[in-house]
Amino acid sequence: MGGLGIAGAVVTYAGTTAVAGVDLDVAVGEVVALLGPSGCGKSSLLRAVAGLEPLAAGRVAWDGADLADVPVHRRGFGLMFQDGQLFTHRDVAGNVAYGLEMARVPAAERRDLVDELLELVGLAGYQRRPVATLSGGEQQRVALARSLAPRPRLLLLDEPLSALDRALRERLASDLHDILRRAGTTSLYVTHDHDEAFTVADRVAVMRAGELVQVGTPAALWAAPADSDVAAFLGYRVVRVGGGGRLGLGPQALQVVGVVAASSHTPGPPGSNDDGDLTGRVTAVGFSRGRTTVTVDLPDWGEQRAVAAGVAAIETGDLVRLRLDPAGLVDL
Ligand SMILES: Nc1ncnc2c1ncn2[C@@H]1O[C@H](COP(=O)(O)OP(=O)(O)OP(=O)(O)O)[C@@H](O)[C@H]1O
Repeated sequence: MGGLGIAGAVVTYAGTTAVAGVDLDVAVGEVVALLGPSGCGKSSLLRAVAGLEPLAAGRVAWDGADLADVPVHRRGFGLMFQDGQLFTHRDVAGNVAYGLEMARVPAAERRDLVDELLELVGLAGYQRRPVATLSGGEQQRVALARSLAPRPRLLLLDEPLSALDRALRERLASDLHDILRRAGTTSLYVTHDHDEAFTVADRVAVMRAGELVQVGTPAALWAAPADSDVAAFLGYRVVRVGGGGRLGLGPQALQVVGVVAASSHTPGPPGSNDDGDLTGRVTAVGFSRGRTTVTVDLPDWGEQRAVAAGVAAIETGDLVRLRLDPAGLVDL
C-alpha cells in the first residue's frame, strides 16, 4: 500500500512502554487523527514516525520502504507543534519561506509559493507583518503555511490547536480540514479533543495506554464505540441499565418534552410513565450554543444533561418529562 505504514511499533523510555505495538496505515491524501487522553503515547508514536524517537520494535515505512535508516531530515515529513515556534526575527513571509530557502528554491518562485500558501491559510497580505504582532491563531496559521511550504509527503501535527481558546480552536479545526484537503497533504494529527479529531480527520485512531483500541471514520466510531471507555471519551454519558447492560447517551439523546410540575407546585416522585417517557427533577438550567440545556436528576441514572428545545420557562426544581431519542443512543 502507498503512504505511511506503521507495523508493530513499540516505543520505550528507560523500561517504561509508551507505545505498545501499534499497527496503522495512512493512505496518500488521507488525514488520520490519533486521539487519546494525556499520556497514552500519541506524541511518542508521532515522534517515532518522524524519526525523532527510536523504535524498540516494529517498523515505520513509506510506500512500503522501511525508514529505519532514514534520518529525520531525509524522510520528507513536515512537523507542526502546539507552539508554532516561529522565528521571531523573521517576518511572516520569511517564516513561510524558511524551508524553501533550505531547499534552494529560487527567490521569485519562493515569493509566489509564499503568496499562494498565505492565501491558502487565510493570511493573504500578511507577508511583511512581524510575527510578534500576530494573534495566537494567526501564528498557528503561519506555522501551518511554513510546514506545508516544502510540500512534505506527510505532515505530522502534534496538538497544533491546543494553545488556543475554544472558539478559535473550533474555527481553525474546520479551516485545517479544508486546507489539508486543498493542499492534498497526507497527515497524521495528534489531539486529545474528540471534536477536533472528528472535524479534521477522515479516520480517527483511538489510543489508550499505548495501544490502538479502535480505528474508523468519525461516523463509524460515533455509531459503534468499541467499549464504554471509548464511548465516554467520545462524549457519551455512560449509564447502567437493567440486566447489567450499559447505554451511551449522546449529547442530544435526552430531550425535555414538557414540565410536569413547576417547582412551586406539589412534586410527584420522579420515574417513568406509561408512554416510556422519563421524569426527573431539574437541578440546573443553562444556555449553550443557542439552546436551553438542563441538568436533570433521573432515578437510577443520576444527573444527566438534556436539551430543552421549544419548552419555555424551565426553572431549577421543576419536574420535567423527557424523551429518549434512539438516534442519540448506543448500546455498550
Ligand atoms: N522523554 C521521555 N522520557 C521518559 N518518559 C517519557 C518521555 N516522553 C514521554 N514519556 C512517557 O511516555 C508516556 C506517553 O507519553 P506521550 O507524550 O507519548 O503521551 P501523549 O498521549 O502524547 O500525552 P500528552 O498529550 O500529555 O503529550 C507517558 O507516560 C510519558 O510520561
